[in-house]
Amino acid sequence: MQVLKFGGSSVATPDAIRSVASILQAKKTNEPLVVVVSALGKITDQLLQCGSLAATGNVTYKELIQSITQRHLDMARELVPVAIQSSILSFIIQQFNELEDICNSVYHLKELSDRTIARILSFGEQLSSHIVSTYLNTHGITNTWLDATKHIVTDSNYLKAVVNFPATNKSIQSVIPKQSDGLWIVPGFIASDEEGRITILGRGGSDYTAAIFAAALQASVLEIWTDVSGMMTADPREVKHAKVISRISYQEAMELSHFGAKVIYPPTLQPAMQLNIPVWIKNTFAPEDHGTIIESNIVHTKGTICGISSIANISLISLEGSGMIGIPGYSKLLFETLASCEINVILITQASSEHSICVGIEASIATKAKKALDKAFAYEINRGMVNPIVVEQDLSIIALVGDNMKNHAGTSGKMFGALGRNGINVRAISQGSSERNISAVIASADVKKAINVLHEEFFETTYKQVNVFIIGTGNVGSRLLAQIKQQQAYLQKNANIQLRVIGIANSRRMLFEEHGIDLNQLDRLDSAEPMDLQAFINRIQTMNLRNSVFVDVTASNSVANTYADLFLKSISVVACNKIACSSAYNNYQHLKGMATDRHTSFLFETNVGAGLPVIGTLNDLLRSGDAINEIHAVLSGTLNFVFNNYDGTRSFATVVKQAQDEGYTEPDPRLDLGGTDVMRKIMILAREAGARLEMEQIVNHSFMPASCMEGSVENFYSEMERQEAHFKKLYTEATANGKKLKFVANYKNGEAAVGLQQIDPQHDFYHLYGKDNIVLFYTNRYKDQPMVIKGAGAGAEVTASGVFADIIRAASV
Ligand SMILES: NC(=O)C1=CN([C@@H]2O[C@H](COP(=O)(O)OP(=O)(O)OC[C@H]3O[C@@H](n4cnc5c(N)ncnc54)[C@H](OP(=O)(O)O)[C@@H]3O)[C@@H](O)[C@H]2O)C=CC1
Ligand SMILES: N[C@@H](CC=O)C(=O)O
Repeated sequence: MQVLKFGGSSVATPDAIRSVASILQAKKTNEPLVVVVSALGKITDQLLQCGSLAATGNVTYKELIQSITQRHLDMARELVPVAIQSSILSFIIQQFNELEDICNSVYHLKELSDRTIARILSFGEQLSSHIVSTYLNTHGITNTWLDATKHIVTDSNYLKAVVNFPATNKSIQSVIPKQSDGLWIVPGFIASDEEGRITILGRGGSDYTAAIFAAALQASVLEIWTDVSGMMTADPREVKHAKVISRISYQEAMELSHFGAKVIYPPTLQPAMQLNIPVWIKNTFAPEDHGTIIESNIVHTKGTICGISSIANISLISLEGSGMIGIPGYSKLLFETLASCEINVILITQASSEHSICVGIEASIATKAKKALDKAFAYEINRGMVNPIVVEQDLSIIALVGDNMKNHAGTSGKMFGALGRNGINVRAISQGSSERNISAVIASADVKKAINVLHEEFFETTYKQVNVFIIGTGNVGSRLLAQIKQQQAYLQKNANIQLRVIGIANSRRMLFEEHGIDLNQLDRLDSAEPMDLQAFINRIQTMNLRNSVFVDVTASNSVANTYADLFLKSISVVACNKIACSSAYNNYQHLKGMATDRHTSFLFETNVGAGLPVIGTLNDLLRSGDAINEIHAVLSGTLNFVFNNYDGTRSFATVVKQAQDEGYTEPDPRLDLGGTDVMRKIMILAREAGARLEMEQIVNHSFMPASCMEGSVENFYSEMERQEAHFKKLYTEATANGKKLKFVANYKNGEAAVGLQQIDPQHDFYHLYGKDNIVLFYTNRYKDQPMVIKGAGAGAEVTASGVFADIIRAASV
């Protein structure tokens, strides 16, 4: 014996009903089959609307009945051969005449009782089951239509009738023999009381009908045919990569369904559950898909959770006050008051301090709840024992569900860690001792992000999505975009990272694409909307995408000033712009602290040595317990290039211009030549090593004539030409001494200095070519021989690759 139920979408159109027929044909079983059908999709709501319109004196119920009639007639005409249509057509017309008579009475009396509603709603299943039965009979699938109202016996609670199981089981067993190969078509949702008055079985009613038949006949399986391929790990409208759960326990199915997975309404499956009859969710439109089997004793081999679910439109009601501590009765009064107002409590939390109790309820009844509770606690409120009830709005509940969470440490840690890293604030938490569900109340605006973050954390075996926003498309920024474009597919395949560039801007334009900008079409930026920095930041925040990373590839002060706002929303920042880290010490510390507090990343490896692993190495030394005692370094790629290439044959200004053209200088090259860039770098290293250093404290032995540093960049170049003798002298003197010129940065005992030095051939800095940098760390462990980091220290390609590495680091947290 098998029982199958086809929901409204499975019988909504002629094609859907043809699919039902194919499914039944493919069954080819010798067992008896009971097929329960719902009303044609959306008909139940329309029937209810007919009743409501009539009851409120709105005569348009007649037009609605007309259109519902037409839909059923059209359906029958398309499915049943013309020659034998007349009987089903006259049945439909007769049924709708009866419906119209009932609605006319409602219209005249302006009265719509529960009994009448049940009667009106019953037409939906009566009609659909007759159409399906007739269609099958006329297409070689012989069946018997069975009137559920004659066999499911209930009390007289018309809209949510309670089944009399002994009477119902007996009646069903008497009409459907266990040993047969018959097929019965049964209308779902409807029953009748002992006086034969129509009743309906409430929410999920057709599932309930099917479960009642399955239990009465001790079916081997109950199949629920619907329009999705089973219960999913998350709502597929929210999570693109949600997967079908192939097996799930009754309890897990209950938890998931309660939290919004509307595939089935498990309480209605209770009769089947009690007899351990497996419930199989199948897709009428993709019958080859496996679907979901709900049964007992499921052993999940993978993962601790089976699904993530949510409920929207929640309000949190808080009862709080020092007068509650240790006094029994507060929660009793709270829950009694809510119950007396028929307010359903969805979630409850109470801290062990007993200082507050917090309940989650449907938002639409929050005002009613507050009014009732303020009244119930008026005495305590007036005496200051508790505060007036606080209602928080615009909230939702998200929940992890899974039998395996039991006895499995770390699930909640993983859950809240992932939410925290994405700046999702948790307002209340609840976990029952069954440990099958961990629920968290969060802002509704964060739900999509939260579900995706959790899905990635617990299920995503394919990839983690990282959403990048880049400001700066110049020398370094353009190379970064080219590297990302080249590497996107590789990252997805080999590192499970789907790196999407969602926003790009320069000082003129900004471009956004929520599903990722096509990096082959970067010229779209030229015609995109005008750049507005605040609007750019607002967009990142309101998009509220998971794993967002902001990348600053400018040298702009105003861009650096936005980091704090980004950290507030737990958005990671990657910067090659040195301004933030070389700003006032308090600001640098504040930003780092914010990033830590918000569990987000603030990465700026390229601030020193471009793509060289200087800051990372320094931090590794510190983390492993070492201490930095001295730093000696050549930190300017530009100056190293200039002094490596200048020998007096070309003017000093020409060599500097070459460094700028090759992309080694700052956007403003005076920062390099004047030593500011090196001061920033040694200060950043000193700060990372623990020193509280400011720019003003660093001694700069500048070699530049003051006149070069006055006025514009143009003036800088022309003045360097005029001062050529000065540069030549520096070169000649060093060469005469058998030495090379290097612009060196030193840090020791909390003091730092930068300046040009003549380096002799034995020195570590002597053999430093091109635009290379070198850093020597003298530490407690590296006392005599320093830790040395050396290599290309400037240039767009290497800097971009350092920024890229930071993005991946931020993404991998
Ligand atoms: N070159 C190197 O070797 C290294 C560079 N860096 C750092 O990289 C950063 C970028 O350098 P580089 O690419 O050479 O500089 P560029 O001048 O080539 O590019 C700067 C980019 O920033 C944009 N920009 C400037 N101000 C703003 C603003 N307020 N709002 C939006 N966009 C802005 C510019 O826009 P627009 O195009 O409209 O002008 C341009 O696209 C600098 O901070 C530098 O210190 C760090 C390590 C090494
Ligand atoms: N202008 C800088 C680039 C890296 O920070 C340099 O020349 O080193």
